[in-house]
Amino acid sequence: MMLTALGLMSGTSLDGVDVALIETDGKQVKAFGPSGYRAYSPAERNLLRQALSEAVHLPQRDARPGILAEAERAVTRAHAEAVAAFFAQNRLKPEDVDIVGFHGQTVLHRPERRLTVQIGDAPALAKAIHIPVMHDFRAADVEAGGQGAPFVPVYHRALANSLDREGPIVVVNIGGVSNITYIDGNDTLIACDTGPGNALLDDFMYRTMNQAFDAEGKFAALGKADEAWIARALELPFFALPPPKSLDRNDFAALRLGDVAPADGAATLTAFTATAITRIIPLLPRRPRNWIVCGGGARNLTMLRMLRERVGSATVEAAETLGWASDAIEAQAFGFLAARGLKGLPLSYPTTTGVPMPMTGGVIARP
Ligand SMILES: Nc1ncnc2c1ncn2[C@@H]1O[C@H](COP(=O)(O)OP(=O)(O)OP(=O)(O)O)[C@@H](O)[C@H]1O
Ligand SMILES: CC(=O)N[C@H]1[C@@H]2OC[C@@H](O2)[C@@H](O)[C@@H]1O[C@H](C)C(=O)O
Repeated sequence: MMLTALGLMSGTSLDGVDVALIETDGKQVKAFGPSGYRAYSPAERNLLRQALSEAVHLPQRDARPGILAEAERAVTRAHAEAVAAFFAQNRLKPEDVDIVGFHGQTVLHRPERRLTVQIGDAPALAKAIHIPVMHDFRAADVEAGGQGAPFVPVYHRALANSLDREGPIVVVNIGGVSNITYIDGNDTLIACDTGPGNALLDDFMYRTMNQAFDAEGKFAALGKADEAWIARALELPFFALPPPKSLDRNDFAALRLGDVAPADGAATLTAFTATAITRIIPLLPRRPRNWIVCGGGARNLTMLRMLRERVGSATVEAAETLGWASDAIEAQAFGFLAARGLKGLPLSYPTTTGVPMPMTGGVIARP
């Protein structure tokens, strides 16, 4: 049975809420609907940054001490507003949507403690938008001993199935953190986080230039990367681990560049992300032939150039050039995952999160 699923994603970049509609049976995508975006205000972004700092002390996934309760209300409100605006723009009614996939905002990810925390009040959202809301996608996986991330690989596989490309294909998502999905034929699906995405660069641009990000990578293009610094950073044990593996947004936040010219710092952090992504190549079964880049980092032309320089003869394409709605992919993925969850299909596998067996998940809140 085909479902109309609305996916809602608030990623680790803390930039805003992505909204996307798809028609799917949880295996294939029958049609892509419109997508939308509701940016967080500077005040909301600050609140989320504080929530992330306070969340490091959280003992369990449903605790909301201190500022976390306020941040959760803000996340829920922002999502309700995002849906209302999306419905108004696209002349949709609640009856047009069967299920909503609501990721929430990750504030802490510690799979080794069997803990991953996404804030956002699904029952309140379901009541506000009058549609059943699926949430808590990562919880069952982490409880069973999985990494709880990444979860987009099953959706990347569905997208890649309709591509005419020789494998192995790698889909790279460069968000706050970067993750890859390795697809080789019908049987091989391997995934993991690879290291930083844009978060370190965004934080650096904010501190040094008072800008939210390096638009199109123009600033990094003016600088020179410090390869010795990158080589040292890549000695951290995470990078030598084989997949599956996952990260918290702030796992590399303690890395400091020292006293550098801002453009050189931006170049170094951009090259760090690109090099960390390609550091996964020797840990994969075969060398990828096609790299497809999505997420906000695909708009960073310096990042794309640096990736191309590091993958040898393989191709590197921005997902947008294949007709994929790059910015909407994660939101679409959580709509797709909601449809899979409703049907009891696996959301994660031993090769994508390290969970002991293929695992379904998601919890439904009804209006
Ligand atoms: N025009 C642009 N030029 C360069 N970088 C951009 C541009 N637009 C967005 N970005 C980068 O992409 C980031 C947002 O990416 P995205 O929306 O994929 O992240 P996310 O979904 O929050 O993260 P995650 O996938 O880790 O959950 C921004 O913070 C910025 O660094
Ligand atoms: C715990 C968490 O929210 N992780 C995010 C984060 O952002 C990118 C990367 O780290 C990925 O593992 C994941 O998001 C995507 C949507 C995923 O689960 O596939």
